[in-house]
Amino acid sequence: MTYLVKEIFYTLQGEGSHAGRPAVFCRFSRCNLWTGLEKDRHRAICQFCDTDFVGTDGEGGGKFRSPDDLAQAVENAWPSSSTEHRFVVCTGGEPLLQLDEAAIDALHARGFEVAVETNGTRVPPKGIDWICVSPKIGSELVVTRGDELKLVYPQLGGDPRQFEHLDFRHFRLQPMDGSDAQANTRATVEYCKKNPRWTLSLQTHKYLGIQ
Ligand SMILES: C[S@@+](CC[C@H](N)C(=O)[O-])C[C@H]1O[C@@H](n2cnc3c(N)ncnc32)[C@H](O)[C@@H]1O
Ligand SMILES: Nc1nc2[nH]cc(C(=O)O)c2c(=O)[nH]1
Ligand code: SF4
Ligand SMILES: [Mg+2]
Repeated sequence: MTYLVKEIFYTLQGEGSHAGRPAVFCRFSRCNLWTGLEKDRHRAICQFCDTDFVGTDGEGGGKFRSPDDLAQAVENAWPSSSTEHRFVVCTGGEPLLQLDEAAIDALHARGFEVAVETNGTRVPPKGIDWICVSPKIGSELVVTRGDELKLVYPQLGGDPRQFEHLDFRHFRLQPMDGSDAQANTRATVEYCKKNPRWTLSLQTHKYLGIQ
């Protein structure tokens, strides 16, 4: 198995329950809901994506020919002095197109807790320590349990109530970034205040100006 990875970098988790936690981000190339090319955005299933996941040319990116090569690259991005609290967030693109049990085992062997950010359209491999599902309206959600459900809000046809019966520990709403970001943030705050089952997830890295 060769893993195609856009970029690997060390930062703070910006979103959700682990916001503020130091983490290596492993951004896998490719997604099943958009090609990643601007010319295709208007006809993609997921049209609001804020991420470049095309190719393997980002910082620390590349083609990793084995699970151990991938885990070594993740370890290289972690500060060398520290073997504790190691945390990797596998994202993308859609990480579950590539992340398999062998890669998770190799990351565990190097002491990493493994989190995943997924659109929930692919069955996850065994062994993931933290799974955050972010459903996309117009796609089929197959991951109906996990640690965190993080819905980008608002989405056309995306009434949050349709997800409340699912088996997640945390339900979060994240304002959709883009041209209406300010209005979306206000609407998200209002929704959480009226529906306290839902709590706000901000993309704090964008406010901080970090990666
Ligand atoms: C780029 S996605 C990659 C992981 C996976 N494909 C997914 O969609 O969950 C990472 C996170 O960013 C969120 N996201 C993407 N575009 C966004 C936007 N314009 N505003 C707010 N959140 C966004 C996604 O919903 C997801 O929670
Ligand atoms: N700092 C930081 N936190 C994040 N949380 C989820 C991200 C993602 O793109 O999946 C992300 C990201 O790109 N940067
Ligand atoms: S599913 Fe995730 S990576 Fe794919 S286009 Fe949507 S937000 Fe971007
Ligand atoms: Mg991001």
